[in-house]
Amino acid sequence: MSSFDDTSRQFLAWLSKSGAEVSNKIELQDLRAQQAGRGVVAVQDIEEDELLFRIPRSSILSVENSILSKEIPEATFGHLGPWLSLILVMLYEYQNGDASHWAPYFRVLPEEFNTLMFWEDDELKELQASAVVSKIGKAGADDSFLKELIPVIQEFADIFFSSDENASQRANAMKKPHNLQLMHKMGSLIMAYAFDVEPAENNKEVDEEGYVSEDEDEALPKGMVPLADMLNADGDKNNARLFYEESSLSMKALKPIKAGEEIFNDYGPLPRSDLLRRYGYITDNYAQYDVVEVPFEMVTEAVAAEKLPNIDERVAYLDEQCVIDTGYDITTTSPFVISESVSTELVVLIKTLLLPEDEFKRLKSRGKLPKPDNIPLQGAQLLQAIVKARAAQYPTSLEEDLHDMTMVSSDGQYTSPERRIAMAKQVRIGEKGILKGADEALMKLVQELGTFDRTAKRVVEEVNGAPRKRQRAI
Ligand SMILES: C[S@@+](CC[C@H](N)C(=O)[O-])C[C@H]1O[C@@H](n2cnc3c(N)ncnc32)[C@H](O)[C@@H]1O
Repeated sequence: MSSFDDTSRQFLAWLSKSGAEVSNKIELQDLRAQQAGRGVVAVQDIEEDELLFRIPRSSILSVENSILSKEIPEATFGHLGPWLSLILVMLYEYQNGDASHWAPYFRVLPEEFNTLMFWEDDELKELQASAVVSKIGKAGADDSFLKELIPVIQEFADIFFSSDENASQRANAMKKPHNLQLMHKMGSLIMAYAFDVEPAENNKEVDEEGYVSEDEDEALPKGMVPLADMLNADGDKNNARLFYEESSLSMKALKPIKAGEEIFNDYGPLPRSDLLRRYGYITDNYAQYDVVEVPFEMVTEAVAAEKLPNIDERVAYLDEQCVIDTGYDITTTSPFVISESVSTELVVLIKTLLLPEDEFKRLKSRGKLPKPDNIPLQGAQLLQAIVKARAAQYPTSLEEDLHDMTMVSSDGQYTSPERRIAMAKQVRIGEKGILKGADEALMKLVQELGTFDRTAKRVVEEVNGAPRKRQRAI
C-alpha cells in the first residue's frame, strides 16, 4: 500500500474513532492519475437518499471546537471575522503537529495548490485580459495577515505557542515570507474545502406566521468538515449533499449512484475563471457558466466617443437606481441572445445614456428606467463597440489560441507551469468565444436594424430575445 493510501486509511480510522459512520458502499480513492487528488467513489450501488457518511459536529475543525477558542477572548475572534478566525485556529492546530486532534486530517489535506494565489506572474499573464486576475486579492490578504492576524498571534503568543520559551520570537517570525505563505495555504484550504456550517440549534426568531427571520449580514461560521471535503465536483454531476443535523452532519445521495461512479458535491455554477481562482482546476462541464466582465469605465469610454449630452446627470441618476456597478457580465448562450446573455443593467445603462433628453427627463421625473429589451440601433452599435474594445484587450485572438491549442493534460506534475498555462488558455478561449458570439450577433442586429423591414423583424426578435419576463421597474 502506498503512503498516499496509508494516509487515507489512517485518516478514515481516526474519523471512525471520533464517532463518524461511513457506509461500506463508498471508498476514499487515489484519483491522482486524473489530477484530482483524492475523491470519494461508490463501490456498490447506492440508492437515492441513502446515507454515505455521518460526521459528528465535534470532528469539524472550527473555531468553536478548537481549544484556542477557550483561551482567546470571543471578542478577538469576533473582530477577526469567520475567515481570519479559522485561519488562526488552523495555524494553531497545524503548528501543534501530532499533538493536534486533527493531525491525521491535516495529513490528507494538500500542501500544493493550483489556485491563482499561487501562480507565478508569467503564468498569470496567460489569463490575459480575464477579469479574474484582478480578483485574486493576494496583496489584500497579505495586508490582513500583517495588520490583523499576526498582532493577535503576538498578543497571545504564550497561548498560541503553548508556553514555548521562544513564543514571542516565534510570533514575531510569523511575518516572514514562508509563514505568510503558510497563511495563504490555510486561506486557500478554507476557500476550496471549508463549509459554512449551519448551527446545531436554530436560534433564529420565528414570527407569528411561522417564518424564520433571515439576517443577511449574519455570516455562518466556517468549518473544515473531514471527509465531506474529500468530494470533488464537476458541473452538473452533483449527486450528494451535506445535511446539517443537531449533533452531526450527514452526506446523503441525491440520486441513485452506480458502483464505480464518483460521488460529487456541488461547488456552484462557477465560470472556469473563478473555478481556477478558488479551486485550482477546470473541466469542460463548467464552460456553460463562463462569463466576460465588461468594466463600467469601458462603457463610459465608448459613450464618450459618441459625444452624448448630460452624461454625468444620467450616470448619477443610474447610480441612484442601483444600475451603476464596477462591471457587467456577458455570458454564454448558443445562439447569442441579448436578453439572456447581456446583463440587464448593462442594457439599461446603454439605453438610458442614449435617450433623447426630454425622454430621459420624463422617465427621471417618474423615477423610472427604460425597459431592458429591444435595444435600439445606436445601442446595438455601442454595445458592439464595447464588445470589440473588450476583445481587443486580449493580446491574442481566439483563432490564434485555437490554432495553438494545448489541452489540459493529466500527465506530468500537478502544479507544472505547462498545466497552468493550458488551463489559463482554456479560460481565455472561453471568454473570447463569448465575445465573438456577441460580436457576430450584434453585427447581424445592427445590419437588420439599419435596414428594418418586415422580414428583419423576425431576426431582430431572435437576437434581442423575447421581452424579459422579470423586468426592472420602468
Ligand atoms: C474539496 S476538495 C476535494 C478533495 C480533493 N480532491 C483532495 O484530494 O483533497 C477541492 C479540491 O479538489 C480538486 N478537485 C475537485 N473537483 C475536481 C475535479 N473534478 N477535477 C480535478 N480536481 C478536482 C481541486 O484541487 C479542488 O481544489
